[in-house]
Amino acid sequence: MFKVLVSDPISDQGIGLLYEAQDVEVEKKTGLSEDELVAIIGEYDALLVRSQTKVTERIMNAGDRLKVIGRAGVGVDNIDLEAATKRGIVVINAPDGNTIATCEHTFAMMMSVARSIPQAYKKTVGGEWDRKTFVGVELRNKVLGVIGMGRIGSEVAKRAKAFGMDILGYDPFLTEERAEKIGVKLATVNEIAQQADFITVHTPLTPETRHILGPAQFAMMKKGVRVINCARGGIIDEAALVDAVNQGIVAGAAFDVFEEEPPTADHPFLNNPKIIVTPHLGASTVEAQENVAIDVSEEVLHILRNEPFKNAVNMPAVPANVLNKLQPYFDLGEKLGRFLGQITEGAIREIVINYAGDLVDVDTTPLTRYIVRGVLGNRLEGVNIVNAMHLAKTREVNIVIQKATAVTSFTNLVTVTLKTKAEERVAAGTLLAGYGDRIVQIDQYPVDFAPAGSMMLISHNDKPGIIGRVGTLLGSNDVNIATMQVGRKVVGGSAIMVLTVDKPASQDVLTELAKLPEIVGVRQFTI
Ligand SMILES: NC(=O)c1ccc[n+]([C@@H]2O[C@H](COP(=O)([O-])OP(=O)(O)OC[C@H]3O[C@@H](n4cnc5c(N)ncnc54)[C@H](O)[C@@H]3O)[C@@H](O)[C@H]2O)c1
Ligand SMILES: O=C(O)[C@H](O)COP(=O)(O)O
Repeated sequence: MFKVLVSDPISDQGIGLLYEAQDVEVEKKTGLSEDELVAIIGEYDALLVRSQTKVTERIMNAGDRLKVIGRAGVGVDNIDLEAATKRGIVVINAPDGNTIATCEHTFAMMMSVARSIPQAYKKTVGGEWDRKTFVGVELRNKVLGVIGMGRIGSEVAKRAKAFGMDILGYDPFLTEERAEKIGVKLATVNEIAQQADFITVHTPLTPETRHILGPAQFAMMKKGVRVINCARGGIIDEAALVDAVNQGIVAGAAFDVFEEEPPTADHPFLNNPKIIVTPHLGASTVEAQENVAIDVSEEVLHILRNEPFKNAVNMPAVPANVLNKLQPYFDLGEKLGRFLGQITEGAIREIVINYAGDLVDVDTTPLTRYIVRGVLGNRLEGVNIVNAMHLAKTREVNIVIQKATAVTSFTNLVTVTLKTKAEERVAAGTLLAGYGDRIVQIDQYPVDFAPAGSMMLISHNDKPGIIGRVGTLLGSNDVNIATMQVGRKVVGGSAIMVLTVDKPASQDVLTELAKLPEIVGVRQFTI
């Protein structure tokens, strides 16, 4: 049974999938401190959060069973991603579910700041009928500058067009073609600062976007500009904004997010009549909360059940077409890695992976992760596809990827070479339609067997009677041979034998086997 802890207010309807799952038990405990979370996290396989819970390295280190952290929303700045990757915890988010809610909130803020709605409301309910103070401005024919043209920024731009606004957009990843398609003119941050009547930011908070609007940009803005931040506190320099408001450059600002949340009571935004604020409500609609909770629950279930998933934040995304092509090979790749990892001794220095046939034209990075997990999994605790590459790097295992140009007799072939100081071992595998995973080469020997269960690899000299002697010894020790494959390069030369046995042989039996005439080496392994 998987245990899931929900530590922030997340839509119950949205996580219905988790409540309904037979293999999942959900517990809701919100408002916990770091210490409280550290004390209980060891019981859970998954943690679901929004932005309130700060998921620190300390919490993850205490999460012995923790496999996945699901963020029901976009921003993951409350989760220590590096620590999660190191521990092999998958972090997933729900990037699409709250786009429209946040876009609409941005518009609500833009209209509010254009017409001073919160200020007018306050006066009116206070008994004043003030029709002179609050003369607003129209959006029509105004220039809107959008910094960050991703999901939310693009939706904001679309709606702004319907209001008759001209839009300038800045985003280092926005192509001219796409900008033209959504009716946005490309501009730099400074051009936006100089020309816009309204400026809204929709980037993540990164070292590059921190204070992207600071004193220098406010100094070049048009008098009467209005500024909105429904993305992340810190993208706009708060102190510089207050100065610009006080100098009469900025006529109004609307902030949903703060550098520190919640802001302290003496925060300068909270008593400035030209600055309106909401408490990080961008994503707070019934629909958005349901959407993000559904998305995140689906992914959490996939991860807990070891099924393919899409939205991992601490792993590169795999396009569906690539995933569809590669997925059938994941098992084969991991088995090849596991096999080599068990038959090789000493510290691994290099893993060389050669992809041939159908695999030459695909981005095989995800498959590489499975192979590396297979190799390292025998030697290290807690290796998974999230941390496999990281662990290989920290242990100075060099990973070399090759794509074969030579024609092979297989439609697809994965060849893995494991190098230690003392030896170099090779295994190649293929996926055969109707036959599944097959290992077709070990070192220089052609073989053909399905890697599964308890197995033995015996190196010997190709002499008559060996197979019989091995069979007799195993049989007399109650070890039944299920399958046997023999591979040799030349008659009478060195050879190998691969056996599948119904149960593993004891160490004594392995020692006896190694002593048989013409036997060179015996390795037992499990796939
Ligand atoms: N207020 C809320 O409740 C709320 C809700 C949802 C999202 N958000 C925040 O809104 C922001 C945008 O979310 P999204 O879903 O549109 O994300 P997104 O990833 O779709 O878009 C972000 C865009 O920012 C661009 N970008 C990155 N660095 C940049 C830079 N230096 N200059 C300009 N552009 C840059 C990216 O290229 C991308 O197109 C995020 O910070 C997210 O956390 C806030
Ligand atoms: O990044 C997000 O998705 C938003 O900031 C929403 O955060 P919330 O889930 O805490 O409302």
